[in-house]
Amino acid sequence: MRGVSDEYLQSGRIDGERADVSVVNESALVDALNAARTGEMTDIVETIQREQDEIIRSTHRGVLVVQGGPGTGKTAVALHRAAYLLYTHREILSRSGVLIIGPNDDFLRYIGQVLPSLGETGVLLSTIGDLFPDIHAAGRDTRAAASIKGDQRMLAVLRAAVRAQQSLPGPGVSVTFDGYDLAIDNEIVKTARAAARATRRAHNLAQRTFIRVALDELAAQHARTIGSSELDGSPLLTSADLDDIRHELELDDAVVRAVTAFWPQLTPQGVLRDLYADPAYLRKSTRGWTDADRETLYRPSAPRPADADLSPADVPLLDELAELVGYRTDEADRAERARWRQQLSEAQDALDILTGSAPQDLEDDLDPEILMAYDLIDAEQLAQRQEHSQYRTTAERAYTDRTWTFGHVIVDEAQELSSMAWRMVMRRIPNRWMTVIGDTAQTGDAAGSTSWSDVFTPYVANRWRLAELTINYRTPSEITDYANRLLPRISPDQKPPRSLRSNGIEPYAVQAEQGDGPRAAARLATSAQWPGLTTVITADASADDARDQISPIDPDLAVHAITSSKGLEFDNVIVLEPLDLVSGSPRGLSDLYVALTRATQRVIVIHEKGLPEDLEDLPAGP
Ligand SMILES: Nc1ncnc2c1ncn2[C@@H]1O[C@H](COP(=O)(O)OP(=O)(O)OP(=O)(O)O)[C@@H](O)[C@H]1O
Repeated sequence: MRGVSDEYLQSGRIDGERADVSVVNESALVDALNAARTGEMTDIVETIQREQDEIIRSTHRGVLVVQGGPGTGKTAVALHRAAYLLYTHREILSRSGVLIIGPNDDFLRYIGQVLPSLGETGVLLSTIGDLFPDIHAAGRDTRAAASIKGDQRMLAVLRAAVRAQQSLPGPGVSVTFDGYDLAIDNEIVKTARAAARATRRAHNLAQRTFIRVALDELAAQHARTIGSSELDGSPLLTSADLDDIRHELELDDAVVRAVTAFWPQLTPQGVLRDLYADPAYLRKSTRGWTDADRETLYRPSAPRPADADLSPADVPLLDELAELVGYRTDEADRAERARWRQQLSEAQDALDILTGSAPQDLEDDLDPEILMAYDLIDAEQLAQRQEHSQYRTTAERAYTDRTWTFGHVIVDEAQELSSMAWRMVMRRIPNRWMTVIGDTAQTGDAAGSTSWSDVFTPYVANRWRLAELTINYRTPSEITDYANRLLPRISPDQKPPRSLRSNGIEPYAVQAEQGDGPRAAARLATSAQWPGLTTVITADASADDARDQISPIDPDLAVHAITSSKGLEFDNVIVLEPLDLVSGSPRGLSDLYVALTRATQRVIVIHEKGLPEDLEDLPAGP
């Protein structure tokens, strides 16, 4: 039984004529739309509308883009489509899994119950910031930094950053071997580097070639030094002698270390951290950039824990670097497995030597006191191996595997993804069977997209299809009438979504005293006691301050920064200082549009400054 007040049922009515639609299962829909919100999304199985159902059951096998204004049910449709696909393609999708990407943790919590309520668990929900195993990107970027990090030009920067690690020795670099100095000079490193680059493999995977060739060169150099006749310089060593030298070089840790300094093993995290923290490295990797842009990326090394300072915009860069360096790729995994087998067999050899005199018939009746091969292997590695075998569901396996490819990917609030984020997502879905949900009028991220064609043409040419949702189920027409005024300036080609219902509750504005806005919001919410959930929405930069001022008056009144209110909804929304929302970002008008359309019942605007042009005629409240 839903907690619906009588007042709502009487005042909330379907404005079918205005919305120009025929509504399926009207009375149940009225109930659902007027119900006070709980902070968790509910399923819409009983009241799915025709335009929504067509999308949920679409048989399109490429990229299906669902564009629709606020409150048109995009998220609801996305979740029901996930459940529908998992049901109809159970065979494939239960093995490969479905990935749903949402804009932030609050949003994932909000939708988290819908799929289990539909009986589905084989879905991995993630934000972009969580899509790289073992990283939880909790840091924040300025808008300028996020915008640069999301831009495709970072690709060239990351490539240059990895290449810069394949360095040349300065003069006089040498290592002692067998009592002689071996010179590690430019020639040797250049030869080895050319061979490694010619493999066209990722950096870490090409390191073997680099070391092999460098050691060949060093062996030849050493042979020249010790093995030529003092009389005429002719070689005195046989090729077997040369092989021996080569073998000994390989076993000499100091020599191998000295060589690998010029082609070190890299981690994506290490490269990114050094790139941001080392001005010379940053400069070298960003040829042609302005100093101001470099300055925006610059960040001194952060304290541990290692990922505390990483932001969501860093994660696609880590993923790109992982490809470039060969980190947690299939190939790297294979190499890792080969190393493991090698270690195991070396351990076994050592064991055989140790237990050479022991009886051989122990296999069936193992004595726990007897040393096993596993005992000789580093405990940490052993733990890692065991971790691999403990995976349970497809979603859990997918979560810990960067190279996992899904059967279907759904991206919600897709307008917020940057170019670099799309590259990361596309890596997870080589078959390109995707449902992409968004509204280009709501784009808030400066690196986000305002054109679906720009996003998808590079990946699938024209093999993407657009479906549209046109009815706003969330926001009553009293509010939408104001919100839609912003559209011509945000997205002139877009048809304004039509509200399905009106509720007779007119939005109004309250002028607050200078410095008193947040407290005025708290006092209003406390005295009004509106039914349902109430939240205050502010510009990102003002959220902490608003929270500090509001909580002593009303500790239960929620405050959302605009960025974290994406995709959510509340019965009553207080928009605090709309001019700050508008001026707070280059996409400020979109932010204001999002704020106004979070409400299911009422909107109140509280302002110390003036009102934005489109809201100037809001009636003044008490
Ligand atoms: N057919 C339906 N029956 C009942 N409720 C519905 C229906 N369609 C949408 N809704 C409700 O309308 C509200 C808005 O839906 P949803 O959050 O999916 O919209 P959206 O398009 O994702 O919005 P936004 O872009 O603003 O985030 C939700 O409360 C949802 O449950």
